[in-house]
Amino acid sequence: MKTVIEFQHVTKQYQIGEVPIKALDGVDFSISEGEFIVILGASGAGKSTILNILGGMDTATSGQVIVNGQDIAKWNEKQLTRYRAEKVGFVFQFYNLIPNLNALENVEFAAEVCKNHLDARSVLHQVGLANRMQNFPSQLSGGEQQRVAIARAVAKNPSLLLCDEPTGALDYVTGKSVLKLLQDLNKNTKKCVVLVTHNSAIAPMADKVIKVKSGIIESITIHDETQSVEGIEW
Ligand SMILES: Nc1ncnc2c1ncn2[C@@H]1O[C@H](COP(=O)(O)OP(=O)(O)OP(=O)(O)O)[C@@H](O)[C@H]1O
Repeated sequence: MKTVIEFQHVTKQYQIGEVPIKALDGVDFSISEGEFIVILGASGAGKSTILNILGGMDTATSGQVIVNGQDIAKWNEKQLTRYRAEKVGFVFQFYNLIPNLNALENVEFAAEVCKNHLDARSVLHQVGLANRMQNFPSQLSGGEQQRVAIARAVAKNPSLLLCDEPTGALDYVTGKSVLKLLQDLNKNTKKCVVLVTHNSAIAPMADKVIKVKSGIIESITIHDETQSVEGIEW
């Protein structure tokens, strides 16, 4: 399968006063078209740093970040802004919905700026919220708000969906249904999903599991067959 993303010897160093912090210390991995990737690691391992660099929200200190043949590590702020707006969908632990817009308006508002955006109503339908479009975030449960946040990311029609601990604020059953939604979206749309988590139990749902430890890659595991999240218990 075609490689769409490559991290080559990526380092990230933060400077806190006199003290340098090496968040990433030479990270190499690749992502192929349509893959579901899980990035695993303990707190502080460097997972979010990888995701932020991948999403153009942060830049590497050195190394190459090749996305569809282009090294985004060399891009200026304007190029990165366009990349973030059009090519990447983000889902975070907290939903960050706009409180005075209803579910439909939250999705439309984010999608409208993107050239090839999808119809907000059909995407909300797809995430199981056909009957809740007129509700404001305060009228929705945590799981439903996360579904709106996923719809908002998907409606941009990005080539890459980046999810940072998307179930971190949800209970077990609701979290599982959100993971199932992400797994189904990946299967049905063939878009790459990269999911950061510290929950190693969900590794079998991924095509590729990247384990990070203290800023380096500890292991990369490829699954020829993935497991449906419904069949995984933790
Ligand atoms: N903006 C920043 N300034 C300084 N240090 C940072 C910054 N962002 C991250 N770090 C440091 O880089 C290291 C990796 O952080 P990162 O957030 O990528 O870890 P993580 O694996 O996502 O952890 P968690 O699961 O707790 O979110 C940590 O030591 C962290 O303190």
